[in-house]
Amino acid sequence: MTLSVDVRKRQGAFQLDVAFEAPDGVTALFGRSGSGKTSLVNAVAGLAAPDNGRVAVQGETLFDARAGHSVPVHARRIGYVFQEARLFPHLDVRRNLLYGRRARGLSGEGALDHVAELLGIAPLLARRPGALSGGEAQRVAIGRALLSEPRLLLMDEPLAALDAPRKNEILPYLERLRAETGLPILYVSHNLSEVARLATHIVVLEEGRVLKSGSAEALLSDPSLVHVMGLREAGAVLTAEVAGHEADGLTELRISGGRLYLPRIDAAEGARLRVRILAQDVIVATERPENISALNVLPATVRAIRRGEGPGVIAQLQVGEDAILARITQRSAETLALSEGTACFAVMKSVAVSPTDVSQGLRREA
Ligand SMILES: Nc1ncnc2c1ncn2[C@@H]1O[C@H](COP(=O)(O)OP(=O)(O)OP(=O)(O)O)[C@@H](O)[C@H]1O
Repeated sequence: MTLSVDVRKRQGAFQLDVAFEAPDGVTALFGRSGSGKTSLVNAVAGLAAPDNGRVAVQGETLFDARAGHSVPVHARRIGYVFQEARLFPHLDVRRNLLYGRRARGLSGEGALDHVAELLGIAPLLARRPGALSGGEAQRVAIGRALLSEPRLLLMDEPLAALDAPRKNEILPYLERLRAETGLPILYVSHNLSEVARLATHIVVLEEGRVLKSGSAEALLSDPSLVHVMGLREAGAVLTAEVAGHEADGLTELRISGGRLYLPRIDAAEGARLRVRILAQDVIVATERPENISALNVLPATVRAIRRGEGPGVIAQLQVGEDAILARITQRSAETLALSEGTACFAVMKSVAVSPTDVSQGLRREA
């Protein structure tokens, strides 16, 4: 495993007790405010020493309490991106980018050109941070972290300070980063749409402990986590391939359980995507509906039904090899006699999926 974390630390009344293993790619740390995300990131970075445990990245032990071993912060080769860009105001973008590199004694304009291109910041190199938008500044901060050639990138709510358009401007660059560099990233966020877009692996924290850890596909379609994800935000992701673009503005996707028609997605035929389908946008029918405006009607099987406290239930549906969630009323579940194994159809409007719910640049193994 790329990332192996097992740490315990007491902070006042709060006890952090977290263990998980994560593969290559983006590992999202997801949890409510105060669940211990930042404390965990600080322990990995070496900014706060755990009372106990072990941290290893790509086979190298950075911290081992029992062995009395702790690699100092500056020697951990970890890049850190915070909520605010924290650029040096008196240095232009080029010198900000090279700062971490110089500190590590690395040279090379070639690397700078590559990172500037990757993050779309080449036209900004001569500017001072004061002349950058929030989104541009954050891309520079990511570039600066990358240029220090870290073996792990820690990103603590890197988009939280940005408005929605600025967030949407950066997300494609983070997708490129995930696809092109293969650098392991520990990504803290309490924004589920961001997590669904970027994460290959998710660790859900609750009160300082790991509630669950697993692949993004498995966790986002787990009905037992809906209370943490939030009812309105809960939704699974489907892996898809672009089958073609149609003249009326729709894109046809192949998924393991059939075809999906969505508003045009700007991706080449054959491209692999991940599409987030919110639980509240899925209708369940026990017969194939006819004469209905929704374009997506997929054969499915009920895998689980989970009751909440209110009038709703969450149904987990198997669609081909994937699982999706449907949020319906208990009354509907009873009327349709839904239970584990019931054959049904998952019905979804095309327009329910917005472009920001589509993740691009997936690696084959992701
Ligand atoms: N130095 C400290 N001393 C005592 N308690 C602390 C200290 N640092 C953090 N805590 C407590 O530890 C808990 C976890 O905090 P942490 O910042 O890790 O949570 P978080 O999940 O990152 O929250 P947020 O999303 O709000 O940033 C909180 O209850 C916090 O009050």
